[in-house]
Amino acid sequence: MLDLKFIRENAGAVKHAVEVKGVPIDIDELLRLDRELVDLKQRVEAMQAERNANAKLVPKATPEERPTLIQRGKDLSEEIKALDPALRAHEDNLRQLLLRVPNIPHASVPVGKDDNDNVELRREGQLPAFEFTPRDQVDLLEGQGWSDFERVARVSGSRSYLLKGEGALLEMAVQMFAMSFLAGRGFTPLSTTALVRPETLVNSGHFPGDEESVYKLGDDELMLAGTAEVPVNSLYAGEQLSADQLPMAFSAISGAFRREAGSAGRDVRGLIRVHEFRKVEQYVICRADEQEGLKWFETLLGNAEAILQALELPYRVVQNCTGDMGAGKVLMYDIETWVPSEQKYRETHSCSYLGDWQARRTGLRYRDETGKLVYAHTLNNTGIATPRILVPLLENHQQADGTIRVPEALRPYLGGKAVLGQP
Ligand SMILES: Nc1ncnc2c1ncn2[C@@H]1O[C@H](COS(=O)(=O)NC(=O)[C@@H](N)CO)[C@@H](O)[C@H]1O
Repeated sequence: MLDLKFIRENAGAVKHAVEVKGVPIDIDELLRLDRELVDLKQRVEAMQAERNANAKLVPKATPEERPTLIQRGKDLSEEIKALDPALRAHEDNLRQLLLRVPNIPHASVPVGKDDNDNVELRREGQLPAFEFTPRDQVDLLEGQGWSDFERVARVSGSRSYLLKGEGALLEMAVQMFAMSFLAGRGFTPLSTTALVRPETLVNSGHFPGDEESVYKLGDDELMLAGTAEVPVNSLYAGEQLSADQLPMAFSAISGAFRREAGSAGRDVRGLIRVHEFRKVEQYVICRADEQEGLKWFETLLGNAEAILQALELPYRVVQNCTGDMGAGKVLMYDIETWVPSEQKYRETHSCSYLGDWQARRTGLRYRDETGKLVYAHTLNNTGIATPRILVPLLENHQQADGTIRVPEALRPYLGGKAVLGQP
């Protein structure tokens, strides 16, 4: 959410963001509502001032004048009360619109419509050259008896998964590696729930807009978040932090639930796109300073790249264009990891800087050095998301006999094993 004062004074820049991000909102309508609300509030304040002035006259009035003055006071109170519903309705309409106003993209963001217009920044790591016909993720998993997609589909329907034996241990090893790696870089480990109150999804910016992606628990006032970004963003909602409490850097592991309503037919095989997965999320709350925010952006990106390098996986970094970055982002890079069976890089990480757009809707503020209350800046990036990352991991490290070579960094989490599976 942007500051209303900023929108009034920078309507052109906000309209440009609306256009290049393809957000369906009418800024002129918002500004008209804003002016109407200001007028209404001024009318009420004038009436309250008149009522107060009138009330002061009563004690000094003569017995003849008093009844008229008292009646005048009552009439004014009635008129003010009668305006209350209109005032509330106006404030609510304006807030609903404000929640949809997109953030201003950083000057470096390429203008574009969708992910086809994202810009590749660089590639890292050597693509594998196999002396044998490589298998895809499903063949590798089923060949080792590490999954049973048919059986779990009977229990949970499509886009479900179940890992067995060393396949299950590999998933947990990757999670532990990422959590330990980030703890080693000073990130506070969190293990958090995905069960959240609806307002936390408004705070994070997922609502309004992403309602169809979220599982709602009918009988309870709770929903299942698609990323630990949601609960962590609201941990300090409404609080006034002190400057010395910032920056806060978390690595939060949680379940992540997504309906994938818009993904019909895509990635229906295997581990790429499932309804429930587990993610280690990097989340930072820092001071309201763009230079510091951009430094943290590089740090979060660097952490994810270091994790992929430790897993010995080739990847590329792309900058998301305005049409593929979402309303709240100032800056966003995806990391895409090489999937041999698709001969394509597939998104495995998503790094975002949101300025104070998320903090404003979350009520996340701190008292800066001058004692002023300001909204913090927030950032997030994937640390690792399983089981998706297992697809490039298994496929890039497969051996001719269908076993999997374990990257050095993972061995301590797998009892020192250098190879998983049976030939
Ligand atoms: N349906 C899914 N199944 C498996 N993995 C998924 C699914 N949706 C997303 N992911 C993984 O989660 C990562 C982050 O998801 S994201 O929506 O792009 N971004 C976020 O959630 C941010 N909070 C940064 O993590 C993706 O890059 C991908 O690796």
